[in-house]
Amino acid sequence: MDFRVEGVSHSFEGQPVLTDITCGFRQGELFSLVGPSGAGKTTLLSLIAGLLSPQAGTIRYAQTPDLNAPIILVYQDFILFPHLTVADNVGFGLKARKWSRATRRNRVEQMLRYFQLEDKADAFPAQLSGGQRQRVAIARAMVVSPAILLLDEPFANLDRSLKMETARFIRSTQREFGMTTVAVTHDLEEAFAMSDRLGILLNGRLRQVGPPREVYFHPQDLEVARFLGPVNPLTPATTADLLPPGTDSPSKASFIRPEALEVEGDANGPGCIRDIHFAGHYIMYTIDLRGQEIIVYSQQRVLEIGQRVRVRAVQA
Ligand SMILES: Nc1ncnc2c1ncn2[C@@H]1O[C@H](COP(=O)(O)OP(=O)(O)OP(=O)(O)O)[C@@H](O)[C@H]1O
Repeated sequence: MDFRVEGVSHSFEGQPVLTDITCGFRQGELFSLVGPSGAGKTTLLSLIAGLLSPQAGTIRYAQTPDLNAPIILVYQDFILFPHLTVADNVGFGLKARKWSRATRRNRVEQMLRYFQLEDKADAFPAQLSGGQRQRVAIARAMVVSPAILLLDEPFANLDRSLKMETARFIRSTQREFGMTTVAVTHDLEEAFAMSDRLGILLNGRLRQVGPPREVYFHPQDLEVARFLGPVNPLTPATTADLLPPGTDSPSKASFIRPEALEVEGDANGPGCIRDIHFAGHYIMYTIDLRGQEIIVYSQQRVLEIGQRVRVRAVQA
């Protein structure tokens, strides 16, 4: 269901943790809340879940959450019942809702199939891998068709490849089930890859909300830009070099991303390559452009340290 956080503020022991948060959350979207450690992400999730009451402001749900339209919060630790099998862990919420044994079994089987856990139905949590345990925890949350699903650090404790797999999995199940989902994550790459929208929380304030590409390429200020990835600040002098004549700065924040620039050798160019760093799928060039350091991510392999170059913004 959709819901709206309006003017919400919260403090712990007199210390403000969230200040005047206002944001609408849409039915069926996957919204990732990102921000540095201590920014207040978990606190906002706890407020949405109803575990905390806001000290100021309100949270308005399209309908009152109840047993049939619950808000489910899955913590990063994914605590499963160790003495219950996978099937019983997944079916736990249905038993609590007094579903009959037969309908429960059908629904659990369906979930296990969907989560590719059929062959683990009789296993106990200790016999599963970290990724499988995580899938059980998410299946256990989704089986009751939550109106709002809240995920706190769904990728914590997973290695890189499992993170990608889990992100794709969360995305496809969330779409399939049409569930409004809010995920808190430290992992920006995953958040960009799987979200409909991102909310950037810095120091307890929701600084920007928007689709991944929009917030990445058009952050509202340099602080948001820096949190989301490396940036080159634009000065009047470098703007003239980098952008076609007559163009305004590409963002309100007067900066440009390293991958939004391209570099080419030019004996009369205004730049000089100072450093080259091979980063696998791209090469990072550090360029002195009229005294200002500019970073460019490029696929070009032929440039050398000391070479004169020209740097330009890539047409988006
Ligand atoms: N129950 C509490 N009592 C006192 N202070 C708290 C409590 N819960 C959170 N805090 C403080 O509120 C601030 C925000 O915490 P929160 O857990 O919401 O941040 P976060 O963005 O989720 O951080 P992380 O990414 O590290 O989990 C922190 O300074 C934290 O120490």
